[in-house]
Amino acid sequence: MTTTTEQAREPDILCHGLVRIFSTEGVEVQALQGLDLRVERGDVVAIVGASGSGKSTLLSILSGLDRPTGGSAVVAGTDIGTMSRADRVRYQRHTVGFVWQQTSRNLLPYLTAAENIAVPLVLSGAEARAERVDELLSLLGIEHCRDRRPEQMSGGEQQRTAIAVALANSPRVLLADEPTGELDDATSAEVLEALRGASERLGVTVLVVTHDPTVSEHVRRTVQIRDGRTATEVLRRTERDDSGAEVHVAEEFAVLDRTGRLQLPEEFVSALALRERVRLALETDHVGVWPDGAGRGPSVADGVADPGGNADVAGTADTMAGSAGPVGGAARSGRPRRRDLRGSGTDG
Ligand SMILES: Nc1ncnc2c1ncn2[C@@H]1O[C@H](COP(=O)(O)OP(=O)(O)OP(=O)(O)O)[C@@H](O)[C@H]1O
Repeated sequence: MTTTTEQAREPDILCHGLVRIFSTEGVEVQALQGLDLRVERGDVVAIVGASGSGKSTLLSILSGLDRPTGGSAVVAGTDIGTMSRADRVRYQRHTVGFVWQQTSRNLLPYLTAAENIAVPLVLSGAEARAERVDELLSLLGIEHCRDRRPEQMSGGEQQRTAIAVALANSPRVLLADEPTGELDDATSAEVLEALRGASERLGVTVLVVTHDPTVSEHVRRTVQIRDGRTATEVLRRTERDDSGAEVHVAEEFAVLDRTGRLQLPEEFVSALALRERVRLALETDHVGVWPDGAGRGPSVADGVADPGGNADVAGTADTMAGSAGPVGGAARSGRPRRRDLRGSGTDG
Protein backbone atom coordinates (compact mmCIF):
# COMPACT_ATOMS: atom_id res chain seq x y z
CA MET A 1 0.00 0.00 0.00
CA THR A 2 1.27 3.48 -0.83
CA THR A 3 1.61 5.69 2.23
CA THR A 4 0.81 9.41 2.33
CA THR A 5 4.51 10.25 2.60
CA GLU A 6 5.30 8.14 -0.48
CA GLN A 7 2.45 9.80 -2.38
CA ALA A 8 3.82 13.24 -1.50
CA ARG A 9 7.15 12.18 -2.96
CA GLU A 10 5.74 10.77 -6.21
CA PRO A 11 6.40 13.05 -9.17
CA ASP A 12 3.37 14.49 -10.94
CA ILE A 13 4.80 13.65 -14.38
CA LEU A 14 6.95 10.59 -14.97
CA CYS A 15 7.83 9.50 -18.53
CA HIS A 16 10.08 6.54 -19.21
CA GLY A 17 11.30 5.68 -22.70
CA LEU A 18 8.32 7.41 -24.31
CA VAL A 19 8.04 6.62 -28.02
CA ARG A 20 5.55 7.99 -30.57
CA ILE A 21 5.79 6.89 -34.17
CA PHE A 22 3.48 8.42 -36.78
CA SER A 23 2.94 6.47 -40.00
CA THR A 24 1.58 8.32 -42.99
CA GLU A 25 1.44 6.73 -46.42
CA GLY A 26 4.11 4.20 -45.52
CA VAL A 27 6.50 6.81 -44.12
CA GLU A 28 7.32 6.59 -40.43
CA VAL A 29 8.20 9.62 -38.33
CA GLN A 30 9.60 9.01 -34.85
CA ALA A 31 8.35 12.10 -33.05
CA LEU A 32 9.43 10.79 -29.61
CA GLN A 33 12.39 8.44 -29.42
CA GLY A 34 12.57 7.19 -25.84
CA LEU A 35 11.93 10.37 -23.89
CA ASP A 36 12.49 10.41 -20.12
CA LEU A 37 11.04 13.20 -17.98
CA ARG A 38 10.34 13.63 -14.30
CA VAL A 39 8.48 16.67 -12.91
CA GLU A 40 7.97 16.97 -9.17
CA ARG A 41 4.69 18.05 -7.69
CA GLY A 42 4.20 21.82 -7.72
CA ASP A 43 7.10 22.52 -10.11
CA VAL A 44 6.89 24.90 -13.05
CA VAL A 45 8.90 23.52 -15.99
CA ALA A 46 9.40 24.93 -19.47
CA ILE A 47 9.92 22.60 -22.42
CA VAL A 48 11.90 24.18 -25.25
CA GLY A 49 13.32 22.78 -28.48
CA ALA A 50 13.56 23.31 -32.21
CA SER A 51 10.51 22.99 -34.42
CA GLY A 52 9.71 19.32 -34.96
CA SER A 53 11.63 18.12 -31.89
CA GLY A 54 8.50 16.53 -30.39
CA LYS A 55 7.23 19.11 -27.88
CA SER A 56 3.59 19.15 -28.99
CA THR A 57 3.56 15.37 -29.38
CA LEU A 58 4.65 15.07 -25.75
CA LEU A 59 1.93 17.46 -24.61
CA SER A 60 -0.75 15.65 -26.65
CA ILE A 61 0.18 12.39 -24.92
CA LEU A 62 0.28 13.94 -21.44
CA SER A 63 -3.11 15.58 -22.05
CA GLY A 64 -4.65 12.22 -22.98
CA LEU A 65 -5.43 13.29 -26.55
CA ASP A 66 -2.90 10.88 -28.06
CA ARG A 67 -1.42 7.53 -27.03
CA PRO A 68 2.27 6.62 -26.97
CA THR A 69 3.54 3.88 -29.30
CA GLY A 70 5.84 2.66 -26.53
CA GLY A 71 7.22 3.49 -23.10
CA SER A 72 5.18 4.84 -20.21
CA ALA A 73 3.76 8.14 -19.01
CA VAL A 74 2.21 8.48 -15.58
CA VAL A 75 0.55 11.79 -14.66
CA ALA A 76 -0.64 12.38 -11.10
CA GLY A 77 -0.80 8.62 -10.60
CA THR A 78 -2.71 7.90 -13.85
CA ASP A 79 -1.02 5.67 -16.41
CA ILE A 80 -1.83 7.40 -19.70
CA GLY A 81 -1.07 4.36 -21.84
CA THR A 82 -3.58 2.05 -20.19
CA MET A 83 -6.51 4.28 -19.27
CA SER A 84 -10.00 3.39 -20.50
CA ARG A 85 -12.32 5.78 -22.32
CA ALA A 86 -14.14 6.57 -19.05
CA ASP A 87 -10.82 7.12 -17.26
CA ARG A 88 -9.83 9.51 -20.03
CA VAL A 89 -12.91 11.70 -19.58
CA ARG A 90 -12.31 11.82 -15.81
CA TYR A 91 -8.62 12.49 -16.37
CA GLN A 92 -9.23 15.39 -18.77
CA ARG A 93 -11.94 16.84 -16.55
CA HIS A 94 -10.25 16.60 -13.15
CA THR A 95 -6.56 15.69 -13.32
CA VAL A 96 -5.17 17.91 -16.06
CA GLY A 97 -6.04 21.35 -17.40
CA PHE A 98 -4.86 22.66 -20.79
CA VAL A 99 -4.09 26.03 -22.28
CA TRP A 100 -3.47 26.16 -26.04
CA GLN A 101 -1.89 28.83 -28.17
CA GLN A 102 -5.06 29.74 -30.03
CA THR A 103 -7.65 31.52 -27.93
CA SER A 104 -10.37 30.04 -30.13
CA ARG A 105 -9.41 26.62 -28.76
CA ASN A 106 -9.52 27.81 -25.15
CA LEU A 107 -12.62 29.99 -24.90
CA LEU A 108 -16.15 29.96 -26.32
CA PRO A 109 -16.50 33.25 -28.24
CA TYR A 110 -20.14 33.91 -27.32
CA LEU A 111 -19.64 33.54 -23.55
CA THR A 112 -18.21 36.07 -21.09
CA ALA A 113 -15.07 35.33 -19.05
CA ALA A 114 -17.18 34.35 -16.02
CA GLU A 115 -19.39 32.08 -18.15
CA ASN A 116 -16.38 30.46 -19.81
CA ILE A 117 -14.85 29.68 -16.39
CA ALA A 118 -18.20 28.23 -15.25
CA VAL A 119 -18.43 25.76 -18.18
CA PRO A 120 -16.05 23.09 -16.78
CA LEU A 121 -17.68 23.51 -13.35
CA VAL A 122 -21.12 22.81 -14.85
CA LEU A 123 -19.78 19.81 -16.81
CA SER A 124 -18.29 18.28 -13.67
CA GLY A 125 -21.37 19.06 -11.53
CA ALA A 126 -19.33 21.19 -9.12
CA GLU A 127 -21.06 23.07 -6.30
CA ALA A 128 -20.46 26.66 -5.18
CA ARG A 129 -19.71 27.63 -8.78
CA ALA A 130 -20.16 31.38 -8.36
CA GLU A 131 -17.60 31.44 -5.52
CA ARG A 132 -15.10 29.43 -7.56
CA VAL A 133 -15.54 31.74 -10.58
CA ASP A 134 -14.94 34.80 -8.32
CA GLU A 135 -11.88 33.17 -6.78
CA LEU A 136 -10.32 32.43 -10.19
CA LEU A 137 -11.13 35.86 -11.67
CA SER A 138 -9.34 37.39 -8.68
CA LEU A 139 -6.39 34.92 -8.76
CA LEU A 140 -5.72 35.72 -12.43
CA GLY A 141 -6.30 39.47 -11.98
CA ILE A 142 -9.13 39.61 -14.52
CA GLU A 143 -12.12 40.69 -12.41
CA HIS A 144 -12.61 43.57 -14.86
CA CYS A 145 -13.19 41.03 -17.67
CA ARG A 146 -15.98 39.21 -15.82
CA ASP A 147 -18.73 40.30 -18.24
CA ARG A 148 -16.62 40.64 -21.38
CA ARG A 149 -16.59 38.21 -24.26
CA PRO A 150 -13.16 37.15 -25.67
CA GLU A 151 -13.32 39.70 -28.53
CA GLN A 152 -13.66 42.45 -25.89
CA MET A 153 -10.45 41.39 -24.12
CA SER A 154 -6.74 41.80 -24.94
CA GLY A 155 -4.68 38.73 -25.95
CA GLY A 156 -3.13 38.55 -22.47
CA GLU A 157 -6.52 38.81 -20.76
CA GLN A 158 -7.86 36.06 -23.00
CA GLN A 159 -4.95 33.77 -22.08
CA ARG A 160 -5.35 34.54 -18.36
CA THR A 161 -9.04 33.68 -18.70
CA ALA A 162 -7.99 30.46 -20.45
CA ILE A 163 -5.75 29.64 -17.47
CA ALA A 164 -8.71 30.26 -15.14
CA VAL A 165 -10.85 27.87 -17.24
CA ALA A 166 -8.08 25.25 -17.13
CA LEU A 167 -7.82 25.60 -13.34
CA ALA A 168 -11.58 25.58 -12.66
CA ASN A 169 -11.82 21.93 -11.58
CA SER A 170 -8.60 22.11 -9.51
CA PRO A 171 -6.41 19.89 -11.69
CA ARG A 172 -3.12 18.57 -10.30
CA VAL A 173 -1.30 19.38 -13.55
CA LEU A 174 -1.62 22.30 -15.96
CA LEU A 175 -0.32 21.77 -19.51
CA ALA A 176 0.23 24.79 -21.73
CA ASP A 177 1.26 24.58 -25.41
CA GLU A 178 2.78 27.86 -26.62
CA PRO A 179 0.40 29.95 -24.47
CA THR A 180 2.35 33.11 -25.33
CA GLY A 181 2.84 32.34 -29.03
CA GLU A 182 0.54 35.11 -30.22
CA LEU A 183 1.53 37.73 -27.61
CA ASP A 184 4.10 40.53 -27.41
CA ASP A 185 6.94 40.32 -24.87
CA ALA A 186 5.28 42.33 -22.10
CA THR A 187 2.02 40.40 -22.36
CA SER A 188 3.88 37.09 -22.56
CA ALA A 189 5.60 37.97 -19.29
CA GLU A 190 2.18 38.59 -17.67
CA VAL A 191 0.89 35.21 -18.82
CA LEU A 192 4.02 33.32 -17.67
CA GLU A 193 3.80 35.10 -14.32
CA ALA A 194 0.12 34.09 -14.11
CA LEU A 195 1.12 30.44 -14.59
CA ARG A 196 3.83 30.73 -11.95
CA GLY A 197 1.46 32.53 -9.56
CA ALA A 198 -1.17 29.80 -10.02
CA SER A 199 1.41 27.18 -9.18
CA GLU A 200 2.57 29.03 -6.07
CA ARG A 201 -0.93 29.76 -4.78
CA LEU A 202 -2.65 26.49 -5.71
CA GLY A 203 0.27 24.03 -5.74
CA VAL A 204 -0.54 22.98 -9.31
CA THR A 205 2.27 21.46 -11.39
CA VAL A 206 2.85 23.38 -14.64
CA LEU A 207 4.45 22.13 -17.86
CA VAL A 208 4.69 24.83 -20.49
CA VAL A 209 5.91 24.33 -24.06
CA THR A 210 7.32 27.53 -25.44
CA HIS A 211 9.54 29.21 -28.00
CA ASP A 212 9.54 32.29 -25.78
CA PRO A 213 13.17 33.23 -25.06
CA THR A 214 12.11 35.19 -21.97
CA VAL A 215 10.70 32.06 -20.32
CA SER A 216 13.94 31.60 -18.39
CA GLU A 217 13.07 34.62 -16.26
CA HIS A 218 9.88 32.94 -15.09
CA VAL A 219 10.71 29.29 -14.43
CA ARG A 220 13.38 27.56 -12.38
CA ARG A 221 13.77 24.61 -14.73
CA THR A 222 13.96 24.52 -18.53
CA VAL A 223 14.16 21.17 -20.31
CA GLN A 224 15.34 21.06 -23.89
CA ILE A 225 14.06 18.37 -26.24
CA ARG A 226 16.17 17.33 -29.20
CA ASP A 227 15.10 14.69 -31.73
CA GLY A 228 12.35 13.36 -29.50
CA ARG A 229 14.43 13.04 -26.33
CA THR A 230 15.24 15.24 -23.39
CA ALA A 231 18.74 16.53 -24.12
CA THR A 232 19.75 19.23 -21.65
CA GLU A 233 18.30 21.02 -18.66
CA VAL A 234 18.96 24.43 -17.16
CA LEU A 235 18.24 24.89 -13.47
CA ARG A 236 18.13 28.36 -11.93
CA ARG A 237 18.32 29.54 -8.37
CA THR A 238 18.86 32.77 -6.49
CA GLU A 239 21.87 33.16 -4.21
CA ARG A 240 23.65 35.91 -2.28
CA ASP A 241 27.20 36.77 -3.36
CA ASP A 242 30.04 37.73 -0.98
CA SER A 243 28.77 41.30 -0.77
CA GLY A 244 25.25 40.07 0.10
CA ALA A 245 23.79 41.07 -3.27
CA GLU A 246 21.22 38.74 -4.83
CA VAL A 247 22.42 36.96 -7.96
CA HIS A 248 20.60 34.55 -10.27
CA VAL A 249 22.60 31.45 -10.98
CA ALA A 250 21.96 29.12 -13.90
CA GLU A 251 23.52 25.70 -14.38
CA GLU A 252 23.23 23.58 -17.48
CA PHE A 253 23.11 19.80 -17.27
CA ALA A 254 23.06 17.04 -19.86
CA VAL A 255 20.31 14.50 -19.26
CA LEU A 256 21.44 10.94 -18.66
CA ASP A 257 18.73 8.37 -19.38
CA ARG A 258 18.19 5.09 -17.58
CA THR A 259 20.33 3.18 -20.03
CA GLY A 260 23.25 5.61 -19.66
CA ARG A 261 22.70 7.53 -22.93
CA LEU A 262 23.27 11.26 -23.08
CA GLN A 263 23.28 13.77 -25.92
CA LEU A 264 26.36 15.94 -26.32
CA PRO A 265 25.57 19.60 -27.03
CA GLU A 266 25.78 20.43 -30.73
CA GLU A 267 28.54 22.95 -30.00
CA PHE A 268 30.73 20.18 -28.55
CA VAL A 269 30.05 17.82 -31.42
CA SER A 270 30.97 20.41 -34.03
CA ALA A 271 33.93 21.86 -32.06
CA LEU A 272 35.71 18.48 -32.19
CA ALA A 273 34.09 17.23 -35.42
CA LEU A 274 32.76 14.21 -33.53
CA ARG A 275 31.14 11.73 -35.91
CA GLU A 276 29.68 8.24 -35.63
CA ARG A 277 32.22 6.88 -33.07
CA VAL A 278 33.98 8.47 -30.13
CA ARG A 279 36.52 7.13 -27.67
CA LEU A 280 35.53 7.11 -23.99
CA ALA A 281 37.60 6.86 -20.86
CA LEU A 282 36.59 6.61 -17.26
CA GLU A 283 38.73 8.81 -15.06
CA THR A 284 38.52 9.02 -11.31
CA ASP A 285 35.95 11.80 -11.27
CA HIS A 286 34.64 12.10 -14.82
CA VAL A 287 34.32 10.55 -18.25
CA GLY A 288 36.43 11.75 -21.18
CA VAL A 289 35.22 11.77 -24.79
CA TRP A 290 37.66 11.88 -27.74
CA PRO A 291 37.12 11.99 -31.48
CA ASP A 292 37.68 8.71 -33.26
CA GLY A 293 40.96 8.75 -35.17
CA ALA A 294 42.46 11.54 -33.08
CA GLY A 295 45.29 9.14 -32.43
CA ARG A 296 45.82 10.38 -28.91
CA GLY A 297 42.71 9.13 -27.18
CA PRO A 298 42.56 6.67 -24.34
CA SER A 299 44.57 3.54 -24.74
CA VAL A 300 42.25 0.56 -24.89
CA ALA A 301 45.04 -1.73 -23.70
CA ASP A 302 45.79 -0.01 -20.43
CA GLY A 303 42.65 2.08 -20.07
CA VAL A 304 44.69 5.20 -19.43
CA ALA A 305 43.34 8.36 -20.99
CA ASP A 306 45.57 10.93 -22.58
CA PRO A 307 43.67 14.17 -22.66
CA GLY A 308 46.48 16.16 -24.26
CA GLY A 309 45.31 17.84 -27.43
CA ASN A 310 41.73 16.73 -26.95
CA ALA A 311 38.75 18.16 -25.17
CA ASP A 312 37.15 16.68 -22.14
CA VAL A 313 33.44 17.24 -22.39
CA ALA A 314 32.00 15.58 -19.34
CA GLY A 315 31.84 16.74 -15.78
CA THR A 316 31.68 15.12 -12.38
CA ALA A 317 28.81 13.30 -10.72
CA ASP A 318 26.36 15.92 -11.93
CA THR A 319 27.54 15.09 -15.45
CA MET A 320 27.49 18.48 -17.12
CA ALA A 321 26.77 21.42 -14.92
CA GLY A 322 27.51 24.45 -16.99
CA SER A 323 27.42 28.18 -17.04
CA ALA A 324 24.57 30.47 -17.82
CA GLY A 325 25.54 30.76 -21.45
CA PRO A 326 24.41 28.26 -24.04
CA VAL A 327 27.36 26.06 -23.16
CA GLY A 328 30.87 26.90 -22.14
CA GLY A 329 32.77 27.99 -19.10
CA ALA A 330 36.17 28.51 -17.59
CA ALA A 331 39.02 26.30 -18.71
CA ARG A 332 40.87 24.41 -16.03
CA SER A 333 44.55 25.10 -15.81
CA GLY A 334 47.06 22.44 -16.76
CA ARG A 335 44.75 20.65 -19.23
CA PRO A 336 45.37 22.19 -22.66
CA ARG A 337 42.45 23.12 -24.93
CA ARG A 338 40.02 21.84 -22.38
CA ARG A 339 36.48 23.20 -22.27
CA ASP A 340 34.91 22.45 -18.96
CA LEU A 341 31.18 22.90 -18.54
CA ARG A 342 31.20 22.77 -14.79
CA GLY A 343 30.75 25.76 -12.56
CA SER A 344 28.00 28.25 -12.06
CA GLY A 345 27.28 31.29 -14.13
CA THR A 346 25.16 34.23 -13.28
CA ASP A 347 22.39 35.42 -15.49
CA GLY A 348 21.30 38.49 -13.70
N1 LIG B 1 -0.14 13.54 -36.77
C1 LIG B 1 1.09 13.46 -37.27
N2 LIG B 1 1.35 12.69 -38.36
C2 LIG B 1 2.60 12.58 -38.86
N3 LIG B 1 3.67 13.21 -38.34
C3 LIG B 1 3.48 13.99 -37.27
C4 LIG B 1 2.18 14.17 -36.67
N4 LIG B 1 2.31 15.01 -35.61
C5 LIG B 1 3.61 15.35 -35.54
N5 LIG B 1 4.31 14.75 -36.52
C6 LIG B 1 5.76 14.84 -36.77
O1 LIG B 1 6.43 14.53 -35.55
C7 LIG B 1 7.55 15.39 -35.34
C8 LIG B 1 7.39 16.15 -34.03
O2 LIG B 1 6.30 17.06 -34.18
P1 LIG B 1 5.83 18.04 -33.00
O3 LIG B 1 4.62 18.78 -33.48
O4 LIG B 1 5.69 17.27 -31.74
O5 LIG B 1 7.08 19.01 -32.88
P2 LIG B 1 7.21 20.39 -32.07
O6 LIG B 1 8.51 20.32 -31.34
O7 LIG B 1 6.00 20.63 -31.24
O8 LIG B 1 7.30 21.43 -33.26
P3 LIG B 1 6.77 22.97 -33.31
O9 LIG B 1 7.64 23.75 -32.37
O10 LIG B 1 6.99 23.35 -34.75
O11 LIG B 1 5.33 22.97 -32.92
C9 LIG B 1 7.63 16.29 -36.57
O12 LIG B 1 8.52 15.71 -37.48
C10 LIG B 1 6.21 16.26 -37.12
O13 LIG B 1 6.20 16.47 -38.51
